[in-house]
Amino acid sequence: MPTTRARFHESATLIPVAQHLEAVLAAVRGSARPAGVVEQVRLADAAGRTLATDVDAVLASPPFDNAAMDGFAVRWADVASASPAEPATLTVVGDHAAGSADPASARPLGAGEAARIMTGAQVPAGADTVVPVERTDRGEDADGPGGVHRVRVFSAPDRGRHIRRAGEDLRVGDPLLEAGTLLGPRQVAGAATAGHASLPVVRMPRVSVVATGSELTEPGETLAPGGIPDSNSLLLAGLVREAGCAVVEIVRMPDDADVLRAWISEREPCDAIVFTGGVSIGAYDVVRRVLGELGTVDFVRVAMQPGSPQAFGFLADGSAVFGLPGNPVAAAAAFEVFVRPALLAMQGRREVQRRRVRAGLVTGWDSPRGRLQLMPVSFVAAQDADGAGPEPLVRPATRGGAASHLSGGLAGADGFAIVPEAVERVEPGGLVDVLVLP
Ligand SMILES: Nc1nc2c(c(=O)[nH]1)N[C@H]1C(S)=C(S)[C@@H](COP(=O)(O)OP(=O)(O)OC[C@H]3O[C@@H](n4cnc5c(N)ncnc54)[C@H](O)[C@@H]3O)O[C@H]1N2
Ligand code: MOO
Repeated sequence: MPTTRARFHESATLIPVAQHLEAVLAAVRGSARPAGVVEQVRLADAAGRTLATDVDAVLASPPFDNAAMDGFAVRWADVASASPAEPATLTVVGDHAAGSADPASARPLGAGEAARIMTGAQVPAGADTVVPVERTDRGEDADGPGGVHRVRVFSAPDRGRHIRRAGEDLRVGDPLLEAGTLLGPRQVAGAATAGHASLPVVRMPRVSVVATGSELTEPGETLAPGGIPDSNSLLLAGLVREAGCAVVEIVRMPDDADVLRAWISEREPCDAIVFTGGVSIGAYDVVRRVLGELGTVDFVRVAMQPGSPQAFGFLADGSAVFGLPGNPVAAAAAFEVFVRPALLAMQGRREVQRRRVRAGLVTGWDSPRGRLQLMPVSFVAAQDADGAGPEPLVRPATRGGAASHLSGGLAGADGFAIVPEAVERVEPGGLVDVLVLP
């Protein structure tokens, strides 16, 4: 059994990004938690959650035939030949607003009869067409003998027009949403339309974030010599939440193996822990030392830049462990490439990758041979660039390219440009795939 140190050195051959990702995804999917745990939540609380099972419509949409225009429900045959010179005159026997039907017109419309109707109101039986109010005298000028209410129709729409048919959007039993879908406002609204009050969702993964480093200081506090603000705790906790997980603990600790050991034994139960810092081969890299002792967490180098040193494995209670580099851009990139997909896979999410777009380059840059490069980029408004093509345009977001300490520049990034392993330089006017950040 090789020691962790030995394994780390053995893996000095860089593991391809796709291979490491596949291994991580297979491991978290195999651990089967928490994707198997289903909770029923009210629609108002469902946005941001992952749907646990397929959901069908239990109510038709629209639930009944209703008017698409404000006007008059008619029998088309009565108005077919109407013209401004020879309007069709109909007796108005009802008045239908959305949500309330006039009881006077509960019976079907008879020949020569019309009912005033508003958009969304149920079309009375017998009517087959709605005449928009603009094609009538609004029923205001044509009261007939004995106060009979009448409307004059000046032209007929096509037969059947301006009626939204029951079930034309959804019929009862139609598939609505697939298991593994991220629920957002549109999905929740669709579920409401389809007759649901609540939805089955996957239990949120519970995730702790641990930043190690004796230099780490509370943001805004005066820095001791050698100190820096801890930005990764905020970065990673925010990204964890954005990935649909609950943050259990956010811990900042010095490079002290005993402190880390104590935390591991006393921590709150969780599904995953995201460490940052201390995964490289420095003398004080405690994450590597302490987790390496366990024998269940592997330390590897992945063929990417930034974000090469990576740890992944499990603690004895089954919590997944991700060890990300301390360099902030490396941590952000590695989160996108490995941790976020894994956290989404834990939720049974169908799509675990962020959206990618093809973008044109405003400037060129070098990329390390044999490594997938993730360059923080920002979108450039087309009017600010010459020779713009149909694709969006990007330029590096930081002053120093993909260097992994440029945390300030990362704040201006809209995404990571993905430069393939085999490419050593990208040129202005070329195209790259950009992983788009929210
Ligand atoms: N001799 C070698 N040195 C290094 C190698 C190597 O292969 N051989 N790899 C380099 C690469 S690449 C990276 S990435 C880093 C990863 O190092 P660690 O994960 O051990 O991170 P630290 O040493 O703890 O910190 C690196 C850097 O990041 C800053 N940092 C750490 N935590 C935070 C935080 N929470 N917020 C903001 N900034 C943080 C820290 O101060 C350091 O500047 O190793 C290279 N070295
Ligand atoms: O992999 Mo490190 O992230 O290049 O700085």
